[in-house]
Parts: sequence; structure tokens; C-alpha cells
Amino acid sequence: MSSIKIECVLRENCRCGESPVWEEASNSLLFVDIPAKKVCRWDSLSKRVQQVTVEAPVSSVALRQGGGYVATIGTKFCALNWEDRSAVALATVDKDKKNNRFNDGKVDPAGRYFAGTMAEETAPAVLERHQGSLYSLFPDHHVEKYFDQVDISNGLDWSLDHKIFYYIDSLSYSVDAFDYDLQTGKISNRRSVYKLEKEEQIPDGMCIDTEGKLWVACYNGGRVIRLDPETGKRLQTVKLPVVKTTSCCFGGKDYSEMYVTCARDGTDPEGLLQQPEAGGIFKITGLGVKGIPPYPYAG
Ligand SMILES: O=C(O)[C@H](O)[C@@H](O)[C@H](O)[C@H](O)CO
Ligand SMILES: [Zn+2]
Repeated sequence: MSSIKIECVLRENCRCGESPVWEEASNSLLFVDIPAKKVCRWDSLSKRVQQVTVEAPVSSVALRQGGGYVATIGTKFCALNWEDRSAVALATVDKDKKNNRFNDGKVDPAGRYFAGTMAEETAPAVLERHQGSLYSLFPDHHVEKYFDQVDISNGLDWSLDHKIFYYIDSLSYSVDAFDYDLQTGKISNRRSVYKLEKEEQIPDGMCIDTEGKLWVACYNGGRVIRLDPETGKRLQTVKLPVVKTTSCCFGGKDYSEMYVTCARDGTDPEGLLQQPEAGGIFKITGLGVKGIPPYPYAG
């Protein structure tokens, strides 16, 4: 039996930490603080954080094949140069929806950058509904739209054989699956593989492990849950000392550690006293399962 250890490795006070991504080359964890408009890089060896501030809410960051990063900023897919701290737009979506912004994003196994949008929130999970859409930025910088009517576009990942795309629209309280065509990037045959239980609250970010099981961060649920998408059963619950857990990824040595982001916004003063680490970065070890490296954007 492995013994699970949960540790706050960085007390960053993120207003809404999101999009953890492990960068093996620098032994670092990348993440964003959405409303603070910051992309951060935490060096796990020196324990130092570097950050780049951008001009609009930044909701996800991903590696880029030729070096540097890509990020979703406002309603733009951008290239991010860490050295000169510049962000250059590659494409813009939702031009007719001035109140929208991107939310979670991740690169597919063929190097396309998937990300969805949502209306800006007036409070956590309070927003005009059905305003979001799911998109992907192809390596040639053209954008494809998959569907609209999304409330809060969130967690996404692909099965290990690349034949299934998993997706979360938070306010559906469901983890969905689609058939995935890696060649064309097309999705089809949407179905639900897991419905959240009441105490699990709102499904947010998600990642897959080497056994093909899904890990979902539960916003307001203070936990990550491990799901078997084939049986629709929850296999494990890992509780954290913060309530607004937003996303998770594997990283560290051989991708054997899990990193979890969370939010501080929306917590009242009493809650902050009980959760002094809210907005920090958590590391979970001893899970006995590993993850896979993130795919880099191919454009
Ligand atoms: O982290 C995100 O994905 C959103 O941007 C957040 O705002 C929360 O998820 C949302 O409030 C709860 O659903
Ligand atoms: Zn999210």
C-alpha cells in the first residue's frame, strides 16, 4: 500500500490558479492565475517562481514544440516568449462576444491546442449561460470550432490510444467522452462517462494517468477524484486542505507526482482563516500511479 502525502509546495495566493503543466526540461511546473493575468513557472529544484504578466485574463498555458509556450489570453490563442515576456496573438475567437474569455486548454497528441470559452463570471460559477464554445488551434494557426452552447468549458484530455477525447462542461456536472479522430482532429458521438455526486460539487480540470483512468479536480469539493471512464465508477477520492481545487496534472520524477491548483477568490474571510493555503500549489505523492508527459503545440 502506498501512503499518500499532500503538501503545499508553494503558497502563491492565486486568485484562481489553473492549468498546471509539467515542463520536464526545466524541472518546473507552469500554471496560470486567471484573473491576476499571470503565467507562472515554479522551479521544483530552486523553489523559485518566475512570472509573466499579460494584458488579459490568462486561462491556460501549454508547451510549444520549438521552445517557448502558448497560452489562451482573453479570447486569443497566443505564443508566449518567456525570455522577452511577450505574447503574440496567433488567432482570436468569439469576436462577437465581448464578455467572453477562454477557459481551460490542453494540447492533443497531434499538437493541436484545444481550448474552450465561457462568459466572464460575476462570481464563481455565476455567469450568463450557454455563451461558450470549444475550439482548437491547428499547427498551421487556423482555428476549428467544435460546438457552442457551453457554460464553463473546462477539463480535457485524450485516451492513451488517442481514440477518445474527454471533456468537461462544468455546469453539466458530467465528464463526457467523444470518439476522437487523431488524423483530422474531429470529434463525434458525445456521451457521459461520469456524473458527479452532490458532495463532489463542480467538475473542473482533468488529466489522465498511465492506466487510462481520469483524475478530476472538484471545484468547491476540495478533492481530486479518480474515475474509470469504461465502467463509469469512481475509484478513489483524495481530499485536499483547500476547497476550491481547480485542476491537476502529473509531474516530477517519471510523472509520479500529482500537482493541484486551486483558487482563493470566492472564499470569505472565515474560510481563508481555515484554509490559509488557498490559492497555493499542492503536490500529492504516494498515489502509486503515474501520468504522461504533456504534448507540445506543434505550430
Ligand atoms: O477554474 C476555472 O476553470 C474557472 O475559470 C473558474 O472560474 C471555476 O472553474 C468556476 O468558477 C467553477 O466552475
Ligand atoms: Zn478550470
